[in-house]
Amino acid sequence: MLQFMSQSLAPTSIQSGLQRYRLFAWLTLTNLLCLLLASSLGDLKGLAKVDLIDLLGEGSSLLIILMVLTLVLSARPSGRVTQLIFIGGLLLTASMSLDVLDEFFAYPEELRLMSWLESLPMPLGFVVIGLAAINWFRESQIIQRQLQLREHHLREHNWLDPLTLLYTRPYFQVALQRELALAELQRHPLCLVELNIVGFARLNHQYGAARGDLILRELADLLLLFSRPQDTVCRDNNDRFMLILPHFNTTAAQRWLDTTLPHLHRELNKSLPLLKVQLAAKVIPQAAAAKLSVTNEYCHGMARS
Ligand SMILES: Nc1nc2c(ncn2[C@@H]2O[C@H](COP(=O)(O)OP(=O)(O)OP(=O)(O)O)[C@@H](O)[C@H]2O)c(=O)[nH]1
Repeated sequence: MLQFMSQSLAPTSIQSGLQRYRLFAWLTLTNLLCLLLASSLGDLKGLAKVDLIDLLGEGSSLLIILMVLTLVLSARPSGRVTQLIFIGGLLLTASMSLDVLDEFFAYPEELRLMSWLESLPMPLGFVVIGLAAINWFRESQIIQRQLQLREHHLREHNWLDPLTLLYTRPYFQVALQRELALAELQRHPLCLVELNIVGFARLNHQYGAARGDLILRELADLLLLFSRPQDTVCRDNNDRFMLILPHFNTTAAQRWLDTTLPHLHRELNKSLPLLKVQLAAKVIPQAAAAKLSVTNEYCHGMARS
């Protein structure tokens, strides 16, 4: 479960950054459009005509809704529910922004457009947010069920490595069989990547087991960071890690490895200078992965290059 959580956390923080940026851009654009519309279709009222109580009520409601939207959308991963909240929020904001602006601008009596624009987006926004709430409720029920299932599995089996919090070899075996079956059913490719630390025994001996543990933990975190949410990252044995990469054929997996390996080296040696950690890695094609799963050769260490 911890791996599941950390796998979803790394991309989420990037996503929420992008989401916040996108939200700010859209909110600014919506409010600017409202201002442009109000100023081009209406006449500026004198300050004396501004109803301060109305302005206070409408202005603070707009600010509160903006704050709530920013908080909710920053905390959520991207997806259908987030998109609905986003659209509903924009509609509410447009209505409320025009409501605030009509304290400053007077529109001609015959112009119905502004009153429609003020009134219509609001109920529409509430409907969309209502839909988001229904989907959110369903989503949280599914997540709850998934978490209970995972917790049950993790309590039942020895599937988590206590040092790195990655999945262990027994889980790797189960996951590999499942992923191979899925790949066959959905006719998509799959590859494995095997990765180990060169001369780990020497590093352990030279710098001590505590430093060795630190290298393993750092590497595990980096592998989670550089893998996709659908990948399975396991610590197979000692200093050997296995990754199951669905939807990657050998070329794609090799390309991923070629770009990721320099990053892993750089990040590892940045956080653990002096140790000069070197990694060795290779791609295991689908056919060989299937053999590993069927014959269980891997469990006996025969898959080593
Ligand atoms: N610090 C630490 N060391 C471990 C742990 N588990 C295994 N080891 C050590 O990892 C080392 C693995 O040795 P080898 O399999 O020979 O690996 P290596 O030295 O990298 O050899 P090559 O893979 O051939 O480069 C052994 O010295 C183990 O004691 C662990 O959890 N923490």
